[in-house]
Amino acid sequence: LSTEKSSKKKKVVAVIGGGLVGALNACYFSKRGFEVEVFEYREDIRQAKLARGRSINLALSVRGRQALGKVGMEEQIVSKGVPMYARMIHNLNGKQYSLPYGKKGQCILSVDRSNLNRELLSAAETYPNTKLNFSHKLLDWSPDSGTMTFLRDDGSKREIQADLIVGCDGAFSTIRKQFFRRTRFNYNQTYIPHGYLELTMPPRNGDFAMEPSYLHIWPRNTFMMIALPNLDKTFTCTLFMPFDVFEKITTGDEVIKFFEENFPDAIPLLGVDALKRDYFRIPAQAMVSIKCSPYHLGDKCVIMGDAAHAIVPFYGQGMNAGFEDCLVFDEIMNQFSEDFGAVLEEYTRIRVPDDHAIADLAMYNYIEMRAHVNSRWFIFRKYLDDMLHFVMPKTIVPLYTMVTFSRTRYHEVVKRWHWQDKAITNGLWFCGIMGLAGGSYLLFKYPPKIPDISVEQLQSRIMGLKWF
Ligand SMILES: Cc1cc2nc3c(=O)[nH]c(=O)nc-3n(C[C@H](O)[C@H](O)[C@H](O)COP(=O)(O)OP(=O)(O)OC[C@H]3O[C@@H](n4cnc5c(N)ncnc54)[C@H](O)[C@@H]3O)c2cc1C
Ligand SMILES: COc1ccc2c(c1)CN(c1nc(C(=O)N(C)c3cc(Cl)c(F)cc3C(=O)O)c(Cl)s1)C2
Repeated sequence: LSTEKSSKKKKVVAVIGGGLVGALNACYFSKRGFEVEVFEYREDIRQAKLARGRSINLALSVRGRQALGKVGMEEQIVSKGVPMYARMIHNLNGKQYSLPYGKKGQCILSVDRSNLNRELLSAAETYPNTKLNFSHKLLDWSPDSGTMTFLRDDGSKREIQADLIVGCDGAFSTIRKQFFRRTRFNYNQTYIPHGYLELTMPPRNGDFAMEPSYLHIWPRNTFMMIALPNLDKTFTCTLFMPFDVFEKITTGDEVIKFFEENFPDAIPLLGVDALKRDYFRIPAQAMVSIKCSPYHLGDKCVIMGDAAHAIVPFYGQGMNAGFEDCLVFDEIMNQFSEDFGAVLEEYTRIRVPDDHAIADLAMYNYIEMRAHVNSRWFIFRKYLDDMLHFVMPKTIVPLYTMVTFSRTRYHEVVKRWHWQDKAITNGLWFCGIMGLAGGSYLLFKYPPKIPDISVEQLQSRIMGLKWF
């Protein structure tokens, strides 16, 4: 009798989108031994001889690092990141204040977006069961048949089937479009009135133009600029402003005038001519916040990263949350022994509250910073948070610490933050009332010596101002 080995053919997983989350997800599924096909609209960015133009960078923190670690990529990526141990707040008068992120050694990393994407794609490609298909644009797909239709750069079309479709095709996801046909699919999106523009701050005398191990911030209420360092000793500055302000600045001189009023210390570092040129190179980009649920369709399709939750960048968490999506999904795959129906349902149940929470936190921080965060307020709040944390380390943990330096589930961070806020407010009320009670008790117990003079004498002294 031939003992035919039941050749259990591994299932095919199609990852749509070869961006940061898609490339990392490909590593996760490949590591599990699935047949993985990645379909990316753009050409292979590792081949494109992009002139080493501006490098766009991102803040990588604990959640993203742990997700990279699970597929053995953490060290490789961290080694090419620039550590930022503190914020450097730039005052309007040019004074700078540094605010550490935490205990000694605690830092976030500034990583180059394109390099990160390239390294993750190459890591996915090292798995023999993984194929990367570039210049493949997903036109549409059918939830009934699971068939996906791709347009290739020679204009030809290609139909593909898979056992699992993982939509990592970003904020304007094509995969997500089919979710709208499903009953009870919830979706909302908000464009904020601010846009962003990236400027490059070149090295000065061959070295960083500012202190490199910091996330530099110029908080100016409705405006804000931040700068993250790059390995090539440049800084990528991101300017956040309302679109109607961007639209009012139409000439180089108006740019300089605006910077003289709001970011005077940055002008010599950016360079007047470079600033006038770079400012108009590309128009300000929009920022959108997208929340939706569920994240899956049956046992066939799941969306992750910006395709599931595009968030405003005011916590530096979008990529970190997307990377954490991959990690959480992988943990659930273990729990449910890769039974896609059970895994996808559990993934939505677990992950939707967390990704919605970080979307809300990022939007809250945007509104707070736009409303009343200038340098003084920013510094005061951080000192208050850190002082309370020092006094009651187990009770009060700063919000940014829970978001950026822990893997506390985002929705639990929000719950804890509300609880802490109530505790601090009650605590301040308690101190106030105790102070009042204590004061009145002391006044009662040790009444101040009132000179025994008549009312008339007192009046004449007040009138005559004879205070001796
Ligand atoms: C100004 C700014 C600053 C930010 N700073 C930070 C930060 O400091 N830290 C942080 O963690 N996050 C940050 N983010 C968020 C971060 O950039 C995103 O969360 C992250 O890029 C999401 O990755 P993704 O792979 O889900 O989506 P994307 O990076 O958008 O990748 C989607 C991929 O899918 C491809 N694609 C799209 N449609 C199709 C299609 N139809 N067919 C085939 N392929 C398709 C695209 O070409 C792309 O490669 C920032 C965002 C902005 C805007
Ligand atoms: C590349 O483009 C971008 C754009 C925005 C960000 C980043 C990279 C990285 N970002 C980080 N934000 C935090 C944070 O928790 N908070 C509350 C902050 C929020 C703002 Cl808006 C800020 F300016 C400083 C802090 C701060 O605390 O330093 C980190 Cl921690 S990292 C925001």
